[in-house]
Amino acid sequence: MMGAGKTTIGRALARALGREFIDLDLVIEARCGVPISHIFEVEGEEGFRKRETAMLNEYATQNNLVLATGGGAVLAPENRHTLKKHGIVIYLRAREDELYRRIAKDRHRPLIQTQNPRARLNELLTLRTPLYNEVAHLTFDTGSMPIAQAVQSLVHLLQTYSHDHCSS
Ligand SMILES: Nc1ncnc2c1ncn2[C@@H]1O[C@H](COP(=O)(O)OP(=O)(O)OP(=O)(O)O)[C@@H](O)[C@H]1O
Ligand SMILES: O=C(O)C1=C[C@@H](O)[C@@H](O)[C@H](O)C1
Ligand SMILES: [Mg+2]
Repeated sequence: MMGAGKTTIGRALARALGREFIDLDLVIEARCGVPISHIFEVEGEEGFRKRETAMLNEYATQNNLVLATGGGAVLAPENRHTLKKHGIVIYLRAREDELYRRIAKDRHRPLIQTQNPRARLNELLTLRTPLYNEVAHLTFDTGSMPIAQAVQSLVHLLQTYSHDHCSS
């Protein structure tokens, strides 16, 4: 979900694993040359989602990446299938009040630029939580732990998962 730490923790996790980090939101902004909020203004959410799916398809099959998606990438069944098929998907979970505290003042998240962002966040979480659960191979509660500690735990979680599920 927005504010769960995909960009922050994802980048630090990639560094710890010695892998390249790709953040789909940043890739879309770099390719389009405008912020995501601008894409929402011009093309609506639908236009943004098409770009998101195209970028996910481009990067999901690459090896040795830590890939951070946007918070809404799970909405399309096609994307959920792609993520599950090609990756080890980590659902970074945080409580609603913690998410709100992190993102409330950020004007770069178009979906919460409403009269009542807290209610909007609640709506989005209600809709998406089952989808995050559906697509996740692993779930990790970020709580309020420092980023470095979260990364250490995730490295351990991934090692255990790979040992149990991956043949090579
Ligand atoms: N575990 C954490 N503890 C405290 N603050 C955090 C934690 N994870 C992220 N943050 C802070 O919360 C804010 C949002 O984090 P970040 O941008 O990484 O979220 P995101 O999941 O990438 O969101 P989006 O879907 O909007 O891209 C940042 O200011 C970041 O520093
Ligand atoms: O949760 C969402 O739907 C979004 C989250 C961000 O990462 C961006 O992908 C965009 O602002 C939409
Ligand atoms: Mg992000």
